[in-house]
Amino acid sequence: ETKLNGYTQIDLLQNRFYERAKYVVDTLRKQGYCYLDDFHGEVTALSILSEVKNLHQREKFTDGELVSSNGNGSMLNKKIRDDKIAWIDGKEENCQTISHHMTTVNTLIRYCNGLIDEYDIEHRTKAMVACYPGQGTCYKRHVDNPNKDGRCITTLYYLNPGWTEEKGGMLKLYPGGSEEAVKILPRLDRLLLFWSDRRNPHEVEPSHDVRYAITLWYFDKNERARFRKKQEEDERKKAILSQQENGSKDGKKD
Ligand SMILES: O=C(O)CCC(=O)Nc1cc2ccccc2cn1
Ligand SMILES: [Mn+2]
Repeated sequence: ETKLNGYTQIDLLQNRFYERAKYVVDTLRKQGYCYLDDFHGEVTALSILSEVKNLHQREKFTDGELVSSNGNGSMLNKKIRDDKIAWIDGKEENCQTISHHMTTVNTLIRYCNGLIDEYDIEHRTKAMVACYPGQGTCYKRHVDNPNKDGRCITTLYYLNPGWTEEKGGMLKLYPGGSEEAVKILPRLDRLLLFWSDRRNPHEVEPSHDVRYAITLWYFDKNERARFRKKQEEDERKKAILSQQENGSKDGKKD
C-alpha cells in the first residue's frame, strides 16, 4: 500500500481512532461526558439520516412505553417520554449505513476500552433509533442506568441538520448530578458519549421539530454478569413462590 512518510493508510486510520479514543477517555474522566463533531462526515451522516427517515416512513417506530407515575402500576400512566423508537441490529434491509455507524462506534469504544481500566467493555445493545415528532415532545429527567444493569457508556448520534436552540429539543445534562445543566445541541453528525450511571441525569427539552438520534449502550462485562445472575435468582424465587401459592391452592381444594 502507499507509504505516506513511513505510515500506511491502516496506520493512519488506527492512529486517528487512537487519538479520538484518547480525547474521549480523558474528557469522560474529566467531565463525565464528551462529544465529537463531524464524526462520519456529512455525506455518511446524511445517508444515515435518509435510512432513519425511511424507517420512520415504513412505520418501523413504536411509541415509547408508558411508565406508571407512582411506580405501582396504577392507572395514572403518565408519559415520561414521547419518543418513538425502533430497535435495529444492523442486518435489516436499507440499514447499511446505520450498520456502518454501529461498527465504527464499536471500533472507537474498543480503543477507549484499552484506555479505561475501571471497565471491561465487550458488548453493546442493539441500536435504538429514536424520533421526537415535534409538537413539544420531550423526555423527562432520568438516569439511563440507575441500578447497575451493566450499561456503562451511552453513545448518542444526532441526525438533525440545521438544528437551532429555537427548535428546543436540547439535551440537558446534569453532569455529576450537579444542578447547573449543560445544554447539548443535537446537531447532525455529532456523537455524544457519557457515563450511563447516576453521574449523568439528563432530559430532552420539548422539541418543536422532528428530532432523530441513534443510541448505543455499551456494557461493562462484570457489572452485566452480576446483573444477569441476580435476574436469574429473582426468576427462580418468583417461580418457587408461584409453585408454593399453587400448591397451597391445590391443598385447599381437596
Ligand atoms: O435524545 C437524546 O438526546 C437523549 C434521549 C434519552 O435519554 N433517551 C433514552 C431512551 C431510553 C429508552 C429506554 C430506556 C431508557 C432510555 C433512556 N434514555
Ligand atoms: Mn437517556
